[in-house]
Amino acid sequence: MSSDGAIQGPLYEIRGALLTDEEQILATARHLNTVNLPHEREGVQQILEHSVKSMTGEIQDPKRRQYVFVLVDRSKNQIIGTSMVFGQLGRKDAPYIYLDVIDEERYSQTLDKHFKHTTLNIAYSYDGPTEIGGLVLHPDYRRVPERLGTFLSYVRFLFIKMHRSWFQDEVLAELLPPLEKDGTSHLWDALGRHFMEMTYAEADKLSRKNKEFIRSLFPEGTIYASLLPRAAQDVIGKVGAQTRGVEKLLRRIGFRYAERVDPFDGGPHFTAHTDEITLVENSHRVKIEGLLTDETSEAATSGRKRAVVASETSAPPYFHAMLAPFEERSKGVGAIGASAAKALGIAPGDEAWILPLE
Ligand SMILES: CC(C)(COP(=O)(O)OP(=O)(O)OC[C@H]1O[C@@H](n2cnc3c(N)ncnc32)[C@H](O)[C@@H]1OP(=O)(O)O)[C@@H](O)C(=O)NCCC(=O)NCCSC(=O)CCC(=O)O
Repeated sequence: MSSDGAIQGPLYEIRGALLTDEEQILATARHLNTVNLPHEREGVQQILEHSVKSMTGEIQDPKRRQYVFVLVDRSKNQIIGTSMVFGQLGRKDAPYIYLDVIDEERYSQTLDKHFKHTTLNIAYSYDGPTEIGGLVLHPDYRRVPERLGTFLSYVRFLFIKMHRSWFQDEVLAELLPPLEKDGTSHLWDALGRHFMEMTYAEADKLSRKNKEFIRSLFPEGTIYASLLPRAAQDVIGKVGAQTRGVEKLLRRIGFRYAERVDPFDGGPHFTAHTDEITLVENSHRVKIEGLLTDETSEAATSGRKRAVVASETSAPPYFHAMLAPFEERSKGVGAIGASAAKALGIAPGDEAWILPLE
């Protein structure tokens, strides 16, 4: 802060989450409440402990690490969003579980009848992909000109590139399907509920800690979706209204629907090969040879791009990123906005990680 109380540098910052963020992250989780980011104090505490131990390297196996990033409105010192990366989803002690969605065609020559059925088969992976998840922005900050949802989502691909060897060759995102206002899942009511005798919320909560009951109780073999009520069929592989922006962002950078869905609610799984994700390809180290003024006049900004600029520290919060003007002057050499550079502790002559944005 300056002496008049105004903040120095960009208004928004993404940093590694800290244990002291518990209260604010709990308030943010109210707007998501998923397996990855539950609206529940104990769950948030565990997630934060895990993230800090991952950032410090106290958890030695990169596959077991999970990182939480928080977006901060620096003028209020308030957390307004989160996003996460999980080193690996699906290990021997906790498989990645999904339903394979396969179209099956049947035809009878005798009757000249042709049917296309959707079939579901439960599947388990014990050596699964890296997962991105827990993406949520406070409703007051959605669809603002700074495109904060994009910033929060995309910063993870810069982080993955910075530490490429820690991550798998495939990245997975589990998207949320349409749910009723009270949280009811039509697929759960038509399918899972009959085999587990619990509510969707109870099953979801239990699956955070323990996946054994799914393997033991969920039906094996082919399930014909045609046998389910229409409302249940209609949510299989569909993206819910509030998650459409995520789908758009992911498709744009190379993710595709993997014909796999969540066994409880039918939410679609999107995947991409890590090195083919455009943002992973485009993130790179740049030697900073100059600083740009933060003027916004057209003359000052022509030829400039916006970029996510990141720096890391051995002290908390370990990782910082900001949006800043960026000019690449020659390969691997460029200039970034002066105020962001100052706030990130980057000086001319230093190297910084950059993800140029369109
Ligand atoms: C997903 C976000 C964070 C996106 O935030 P914003 O909309 O502010 O982001 P943005 O940068 O302004 O916009 C990104 C692009 O998405 C478009 N867009 C945004 N909302 C949309 C909607 N409802 N329907 C259609 N398009 C939409 C914008 O126009 C923009 O497109 P252009 O670029 O073309 O202009 C937010 O909507 C949110 O918090 N949603 C509720 C929580 C949620 O469903 N989270 C995902 C859970 S699933 C999960 O976490 C796994 C996936 C993951 O981690 O990435």
